[in-house]
Amino acid sequence: MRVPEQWAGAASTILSFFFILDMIRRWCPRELYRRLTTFLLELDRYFYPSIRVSIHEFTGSNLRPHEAYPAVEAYLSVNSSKTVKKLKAEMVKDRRKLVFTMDENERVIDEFQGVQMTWISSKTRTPQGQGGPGTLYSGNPEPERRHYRLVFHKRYRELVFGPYLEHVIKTGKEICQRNRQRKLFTNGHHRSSWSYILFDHPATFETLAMEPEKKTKIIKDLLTFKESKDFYARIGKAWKRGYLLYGPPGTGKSTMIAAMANLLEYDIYDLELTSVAGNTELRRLLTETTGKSIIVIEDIDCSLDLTGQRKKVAGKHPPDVKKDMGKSSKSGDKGESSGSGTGSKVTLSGLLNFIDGLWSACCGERIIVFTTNHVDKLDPALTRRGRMDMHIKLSYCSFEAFKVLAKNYLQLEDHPLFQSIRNLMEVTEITPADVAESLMPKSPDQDAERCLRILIQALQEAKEKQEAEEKQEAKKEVKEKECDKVSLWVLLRKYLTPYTVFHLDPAICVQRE
Ligand SMILES: Nc1ncnc2c1ncn2[C@@H]1O[C@H](COP(=O)(O)OP(=O)(O)OP(=O)(O)O)[C@@H](O)[C@H]1O
Ligand SMILES: [Mg+2]
Repeated sequence: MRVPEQWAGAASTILSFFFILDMIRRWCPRELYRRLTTFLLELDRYFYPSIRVSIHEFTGSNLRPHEAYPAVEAYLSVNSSKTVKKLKAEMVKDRRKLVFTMDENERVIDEFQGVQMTWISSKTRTPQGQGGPGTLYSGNPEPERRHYRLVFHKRYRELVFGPYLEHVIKTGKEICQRNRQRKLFTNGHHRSSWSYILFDHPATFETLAMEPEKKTKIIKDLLTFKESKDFYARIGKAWKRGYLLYGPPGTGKSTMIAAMANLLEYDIYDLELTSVAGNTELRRLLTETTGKSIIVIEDIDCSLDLTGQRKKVAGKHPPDVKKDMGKSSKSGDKGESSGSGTGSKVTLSGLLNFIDGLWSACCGERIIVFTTNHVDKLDPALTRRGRMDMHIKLSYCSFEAFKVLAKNYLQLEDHPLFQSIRNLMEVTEITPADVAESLMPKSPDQDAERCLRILIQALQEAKEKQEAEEKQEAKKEVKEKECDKVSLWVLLRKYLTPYTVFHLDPAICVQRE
């Protein structure tokens, strides 16, 4: 028989097969049809005894990234680079290392306890509308979703679902951790979801100007938190910790957040509260964050009119405060009081729930940091321990802090001019930002001594300014006291006779007249 005839024969057999199948489906009694299908499935299992497990990149109705996918990808990357022909290269670890993953429709064989497992990478086209607003990757224009399929013989079911997959995920996560490129997420520019850039800030606790004891205490606290998964589980508390950083502008609050992220190797979620439409959106943004991250709200006192909302309500109807707050947070955004003309409807209660409500425990190992220049303006509910566990004051530059900056900027551990700087610093308030600016060489030929002299000049100017302000303040105080005396005199004149007043204080009478 010739080849075209062979093809024609095969096509007619297939058509007949489908025709018979359709006839059976239509005319066969239901019970018989069910038994037949079961039999066919058994037959299929007998001839093809393999089990298939798919691990998709995204999961759930809102397409959250599947936690296992990157781990599997990382695990397979080790074998792929040895055997697979079509590979994808990706830069990782602060753009210093290339990692290879298998391209679509490639397969790799993995061996575990003498058993061979086959992994296949595939893609599926997404239905229209998926990946739209509301999903974490809504900015991703790719209409396809990737997945890995694991194929193995059914007799290894227990081995695979037990130790093998555990081994894959554990090893994969370790590789991910080693190759991790940290990210800085933001919800700014009125986006309803997070977008990110790679986080590449060089600040560390070593370069942070601060008293050494204070620094050590913060570092210990952070590292203890990182290692305390079991402890938090044991005491029944969500694995998260709040830090409140407060102090004047330019004292290193933002720099410290970068140093924290670098120390712990965490991502940063920089939450712009004024871009969040309401409590519901705030909660959604929270659930879209991942573990090993720092959620930052900078200048919390300026973000929204959250200061004292509780107090105001409490003043009106004290017993209903809690009820009102619960209502506004549970009923979504309806009836929420608006922020300070920002268009955002996030309320204080929404924010409190964000920090330590039930939703806040959604993925563990998270740090929440608030920064402010005016800690006294914040509602005590926001800053109480349990929400903001550690309050860190960042203040004007001390001599110890200056020494760190001198080492960073000028590679100087000591210098004859240090003593004058120390004396000036003891009586002058200058921010680390101002010190850093003075120590920054402005031209290639500007040496360390010149920088120190610029700093001394800046300190002297700051001192003079401070003294002038203090004098002004003292004058104001004297004036206020005089005004008080005059007010007293006016009162006395109103109620007492002029004769009595004369005897009380003639000096005041003269002044007043
Ligand atoms: N403690 C510090 N250690 C090292 N550098 C510092 C420190 N404080 C400030 N600087 C320097 O000053 C610059 C401004 O600091 P930073 O942005 O961290 O201040 P901030 O406290 O966040 O100010 P703001 O309240 O205005 O946001 C930084 O880029 C850094 O170079
Ligand atoms: Mg800042």
